[in-house]
Amino acid sequence: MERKVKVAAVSYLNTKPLLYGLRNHPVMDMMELSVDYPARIAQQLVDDEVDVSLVPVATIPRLKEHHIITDYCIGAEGPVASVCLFSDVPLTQIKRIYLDYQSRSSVALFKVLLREFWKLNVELVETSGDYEHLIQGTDAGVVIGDRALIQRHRSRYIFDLAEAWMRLTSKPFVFAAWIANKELPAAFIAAFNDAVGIGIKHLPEVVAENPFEPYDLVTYYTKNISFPLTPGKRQGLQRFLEYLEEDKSFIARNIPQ
Ligand SMILES: C=C(O[C@@H]1C=C(C(=O)O)C=C[C@H]1O)C(=O)O
Repeated sequence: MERKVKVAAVSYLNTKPLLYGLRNHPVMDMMELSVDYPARIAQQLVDDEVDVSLVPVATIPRLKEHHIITDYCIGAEGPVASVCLFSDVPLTQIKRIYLDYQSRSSVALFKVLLREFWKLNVELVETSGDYEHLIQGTDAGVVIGDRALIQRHRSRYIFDLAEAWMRLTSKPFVFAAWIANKELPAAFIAAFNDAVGIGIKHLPEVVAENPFEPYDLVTYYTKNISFPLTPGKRQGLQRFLEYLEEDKSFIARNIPQ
């Protein structure tokens, strides 16, 4: 490839360890990096505005071609802490649920869990801007990322989606993975894989660089988010894609084209 590889990453704290090693790494000479929230970078990859994204895995069915190019992901093997249903009332008293406009994977996961695990009949409401203030009384909300870590201090009931997924399937969950929408040079892939792995071995430095009061980032990076894309996580991902496949109308209904 003559031109630089365009790479888009998630702008949340959960991605900082994956970006840490890119700085001062030779791979930076081969690429351009941009960051945004997950739903935006998903659209950029579908529209071919970028070549690689840390893309929500729920976007895979919308890509003509996809290649998972690294050994790292945003995953969880237990409670993830930052992808939750937040509520003032117990599950059975919830009437309406606001869905996070920044998310693709977690909203799709939530719909799977509503159907297969919680079996609730509630009104779902799409959002397009700030909505956390609407989470009160019998109105609940799915919130992801840094905003979820803040919302943990505001809501009485917290239902962790990764934990629920593990109860349903006994498999880990993958929220996002580094995915290319075309073949990329092997030299770039090798260098990029090396660079994104560096931060996982330097978590204390990553935490020191990102002061954050609402939640302990050491816990977040070591006990909640799980970065290695293991065979177990690939199985969990496969299982999730099968659930999405079962609900064929999922894409048409839930993802604006
Ligand atoms: C665990 C998280 O994973 C994220 C959830 C995503 C989604 O719901 O589409 C996409 C990317 C990840 O950053 C989180 O943001 O809290």
